[in-house]
Amino acid sequence: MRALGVDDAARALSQGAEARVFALEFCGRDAICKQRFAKKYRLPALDERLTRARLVGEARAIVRARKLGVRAPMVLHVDANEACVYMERVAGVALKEALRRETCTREDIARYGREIGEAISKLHDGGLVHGDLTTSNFMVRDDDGAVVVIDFGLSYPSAVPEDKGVDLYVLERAINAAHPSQTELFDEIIATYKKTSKMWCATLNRFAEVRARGRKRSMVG
Ligand SMILES: Nc1ncnc2c1ncn2[C@@H]1O[C@H](COP(=O)(O)OP(=O)(O)OP(=O)(O)O)[C@@H](O)[C@H]1O
Repeated sequence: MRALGVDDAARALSQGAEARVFALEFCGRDAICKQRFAKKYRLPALDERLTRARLVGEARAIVRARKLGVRAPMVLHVDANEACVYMERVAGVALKEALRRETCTREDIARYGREIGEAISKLHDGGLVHGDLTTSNFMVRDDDGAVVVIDFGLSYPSAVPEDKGVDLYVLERAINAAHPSQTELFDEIIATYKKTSKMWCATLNRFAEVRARGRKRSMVG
């Protein structure tokens, strides 16, 4: 079954471990469809339940993030039968790519850092953990250069400082691995988080602990 208004000329954008993403038109607007696939090793009934829970969970997280004032794509439609979520298509590039461009200036990096720090602080203060913060999961919009948060597939509600600390730690690791010469990006994210989050103290204390545990683990091997 196909949802009403879906253009047949869908173009594949990405294929991950859990889902594939198509660019298409949905009710006359530029959209994407993120479709989760069945996991053959799971019992079909269990697989269907889990897939549906993830699908609905992702759509809910995006709606919640937008209500918190975070720039994220608008959800257009959820088709539980096809395990698809349709959302507004962001015209832009992944932050990962924007940071690698020769035209990327220190001012750009500082602005990305401020926008990301503010977005994460809004999510965390609103009780939402993103769960997969990497430079592939932020997009830089073509028209105004604004940073948009995508991929809420691993997001979950939490008010626990440890969960928020881990969220930040995952991002720090991702930035250090993919952009080792642009560490000022994460410094700016943390400085902004500290300025804007009401609960910065508990989260950043936890973040420091998570980071120390991570260091110890990597020294031990
Ligand atoms: N709203 C959107 N607008 C434009 N492109 C998008 C949008 N959502 C996703 N994409 C594109 O599809 C890619 C994969 O999307 P997403 O990260 O949500 O799926 P995923 O299967 O979880 O990916 P991965 O397994 O790589 O984490 C993104 O990196 C981006 O290029």
